[in-house]
Amino acid sequence: MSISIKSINKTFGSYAALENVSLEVPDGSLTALLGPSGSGKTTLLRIVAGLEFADPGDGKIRFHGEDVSDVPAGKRGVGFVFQHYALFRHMTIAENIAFGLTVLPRSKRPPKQEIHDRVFELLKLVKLEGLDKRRPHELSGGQRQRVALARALAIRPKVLLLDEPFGALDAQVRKSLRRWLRQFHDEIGLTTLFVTHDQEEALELADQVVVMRNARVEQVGDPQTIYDHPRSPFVYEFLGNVNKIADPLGETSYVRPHEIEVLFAAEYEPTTDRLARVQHLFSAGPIATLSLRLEDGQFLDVELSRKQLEDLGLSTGDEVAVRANSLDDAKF
Ligand SMILES: Nc1ncnc2c1ncn2[C@@H]1O[C@H](COP(=O)(O)OP(=O)(O)OP(=O)(O)O)[C@@H](O)[C@H]1O
Repeated sequence: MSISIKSINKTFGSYAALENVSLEVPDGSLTALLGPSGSGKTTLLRIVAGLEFADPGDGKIRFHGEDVSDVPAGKRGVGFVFQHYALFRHMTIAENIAFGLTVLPRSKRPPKQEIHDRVFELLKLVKLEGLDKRRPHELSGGQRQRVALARALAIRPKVLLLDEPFGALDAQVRKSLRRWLRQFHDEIGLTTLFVTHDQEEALELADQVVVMRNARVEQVGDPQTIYDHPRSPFVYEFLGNVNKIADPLGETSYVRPHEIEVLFAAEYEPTTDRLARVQHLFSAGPIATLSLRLEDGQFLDVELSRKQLEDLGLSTGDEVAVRANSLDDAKF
């Protein structure tokens, strides 16, 4: 089910949380809403969910072409998982997953056996078989979020909305759940909108990344495009891992550490290169990281393969020439 968001505005008092936001979420995609705190991601997700309504006007939310702008949350057929979407502590895992079905009005509620079968099917899907009788406190944080996901899926939602679902977990668990979620999404193919402020998470997980800033959409694209061709300095800096370098005329360029070529000082070409000195080098993994100091005192991070580093035979204090090989033709 595709989601179409058209010209949405949302103000809280005099504060504009969303300004003329439009976005297409393709059917079956995993789309990440990425942006700093306060940029409007959660507000947008809540409006898609029907938990919040856009300001009156031309704004529309459509699911598969159908206008759902005025449809309340319970009737939109959406599943949610939030960062702190606490499970019911007094219920077993199975009861938690079944919850959304057991509270349906009698006329819509499936028979007991069907609910039971659905719960066990979901436990299998989120790889938590055998834990049905446990209570939430007997599970790890990562397992609890998978239960929350199973609970969201119990009602067979048409779209899945995730608001920083791994935000409260530690880095290692986060990373493994992220991979798991990607695989899971590929298996079930449910249109998913995912809020995160973690650029790595968005780039690794999503088919489509939507960068938000100050209540607006700043850029939309697949992860590779967003990373290789950031549309603005904001996107460049927000994605991180970039050198911001001022040239002698005061113009700023952005160059990523792996886009810099390091040459022997003897190969220095005044038209394209700058001279620098090795301040620090770190080469514990397959990629060596060098911190270089340009002649004007600016620092530059550079990434090289271990092989390149060995070929250059560099040590701290050596002088080198550096050349930008950025995709956007950034010059120093
Ligand atoms: N119910 C509300 N009343 C007043 N202001 C609100 C309300 N909800 C959100 N806001 C404001 O709207 C702005 C956008 O909030 P939102 O939660 O959408 O941002 P976010 O990008 O999800 O941030 P975070 O990553 O911190 O969750 C914020 O400045 C927030 O303070």
